[in-house]
Amino acid sequence: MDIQETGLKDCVIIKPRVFEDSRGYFFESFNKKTFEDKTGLSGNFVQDNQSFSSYGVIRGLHAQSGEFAQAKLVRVLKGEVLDVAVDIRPGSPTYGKHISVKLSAENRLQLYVPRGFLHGFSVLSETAEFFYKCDNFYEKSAEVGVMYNDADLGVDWMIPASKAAISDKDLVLNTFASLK
Ligand SMILES: Cc1cn([C@H]2C[C@H](O)[C@@H](COP(=O)(O)OP(=O)(O)O[C@H]3O[C@@H](C)C(=O)[C@@H](O)[C@H]3O)O2)c(=O)[nH]c1=O
Repeated sequence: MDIQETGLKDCVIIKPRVFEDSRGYFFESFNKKTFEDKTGLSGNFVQDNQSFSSYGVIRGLHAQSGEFAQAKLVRVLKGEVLDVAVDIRPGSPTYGKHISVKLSAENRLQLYVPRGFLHGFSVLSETAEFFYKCDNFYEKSAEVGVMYNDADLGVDWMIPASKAAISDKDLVLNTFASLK
């Protein structure tokens, strides 16, 4: 697998090595030893999540706080999304900065979203199945979030406003400024 830096420390793009033959393809979608050796990060994932969404859905921006913080290794099983990670680690030189990367079933890219980041994605294809590993369990009481369209963050979700589909929960998230 190849590792590509994003400019945000510890937030990396992973390109798996794919073996193709007459039957189709094979790749290791996660190998703890290879992951840890190549990235220098911990691969102690304890929960897998999967979601299905239609075009225009924007999920995020989400995180869990304190001892419940989660790192996520995210990828797309079907379709294409624009995946977004925002550094909200106190004292980080890139605090408030975000990266976005297109993840698809076709490019098979994965994004490692470190603990202390907000995470979200928008669906660019007709539908998308999204899969991610988490290194800490879901804890409802620790959920925190920032509005997807926060002006200070300035994320371009590549979805026209008239087509954006947001959950009721995500329409009442905080501003980025209120996190400080
Ligand atoms: C995230 C999560 C949700 N749930 C439940 C709570 C709720 O009833 C239902 C749907 O939850 P949500 O609306 O929060 O799902 P969703 O908006 O897809 O939330 C996810 O968004 C992406 C961007 C992330 O980064 C994830 O960490 C997570 O926050 O599933 C769990 O049981 N376990 C979980 O780990």
